[in-house]
Amino acid sequence: MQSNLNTNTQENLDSSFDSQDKILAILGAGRWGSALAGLARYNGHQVRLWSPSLGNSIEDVVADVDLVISAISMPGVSPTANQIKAIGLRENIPIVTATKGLDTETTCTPSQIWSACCSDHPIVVLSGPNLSKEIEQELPAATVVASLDIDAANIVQQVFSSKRFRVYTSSDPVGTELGGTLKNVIAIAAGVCDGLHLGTNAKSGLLTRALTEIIRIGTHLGGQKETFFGLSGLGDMLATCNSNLSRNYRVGYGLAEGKTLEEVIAEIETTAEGVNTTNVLIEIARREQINVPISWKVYQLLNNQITPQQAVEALMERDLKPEFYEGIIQPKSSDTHQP
Ligand SMILES: NC(=O)c1ccc[n+]([C@@H]2O[C@H](COP(=O)([O-])OP(=O)(O)OC[C@H]3O[C@@H](n4cnc5c(N)ncnc54)[C@H](O)[C@@H]3O)[C@@H](O)[C@H]2O)c1
Ligand SMILES: O=P(O)(O)OC[C@H](O)CO
Repeated sequence: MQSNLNTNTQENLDSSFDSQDKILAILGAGRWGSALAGLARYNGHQVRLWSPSLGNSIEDVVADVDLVISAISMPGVSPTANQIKAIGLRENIPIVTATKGLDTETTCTPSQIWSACCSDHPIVVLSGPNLSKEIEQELPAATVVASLDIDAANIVQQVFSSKRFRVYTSSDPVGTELGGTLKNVIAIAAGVCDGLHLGTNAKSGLLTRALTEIIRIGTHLGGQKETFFGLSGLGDMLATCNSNLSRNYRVGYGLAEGKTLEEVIAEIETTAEGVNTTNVLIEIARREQINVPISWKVYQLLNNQITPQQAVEALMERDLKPEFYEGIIQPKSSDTHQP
């Protein structure tokens, strides 16, 4: 395994990945776990998939692996991390988390849960504009692997990098994770915007102000500002807010068409994390007094408190202010609380 990627060309990178020297356990065999398995196998690695629906033993799957990757949807993260804690892993092997959500009970991010359960292992966040269907179609994509342990991030970069998947490293796991998580809330808003046919000006205004909102929350929670302008922030927001391959976007679009949340979720079948994330985000915003006007309207919409049209009107009629301001303005109760 090469240790310094910066000196590698793409050709020698590709050839270094021919070796079948890594055994990976991928926890979660849904859309994303399966797509990640495909990327790892493409690089010659052995992959063992686990999920409750496969009915196999998690203990057998993680035995003696070189890397554990979690692509479990949010409700399963805490129970699975606790199972892994009880089983124990080979010393020092990295754990990669690719889940984009927030824990309902604790409001923690997936990497915070994995860190608490497996504190002896380096935790690496993998996040970026990665719609699984496009990756399965072998279309090119880029992502970020972020860790406080940069050696671990380098290992994960090498494991997944190929001519069809370009992997960057980062030392900001919290910012990388929050970009991918918070944009799901905005993808619901973007789906509403397109479902109501509000036009290109409205969508551009929405996404630009949403990025400001993501940065406000994300930096408050410990992420670095520049991370939110990167692949895992702006990059993932662009992918998710502009594609009907995104399930979160489809939630918003369906609501704008007059469907109920239950109907939309039933149509999507797989995970749309943004619904739960919105509820947890509003809990955090209330607790921390963070101004989140767009997320607040998404919350009200998901909780049947307003219609899509009322959400648009309310956002347009808010108090006037400068585009940029320093720090956090004390939120009005109407932006984070039930008016
Ligand atoms: N699909 C994508 O394009 C994509 C891309 C990047 C990140 N993600 C993120 O990856 C995560 C999974 O998404 P997905 O698309 O694979 O969803 P999915 O619904 O297709 O699969 C979810 C997986 O989690 C497992 N799971 C659910 N509850 C569990 C529990 N209580 N215990 C153990 N396992 C449980 C399921 O068995 C399944 O294997 C989400 O957080 C999503 O935001 C998805
Ligand atoms: O289908 P979504 O909305 O969960 O989006 C999937 C990924 O997060 C895109 O990067």
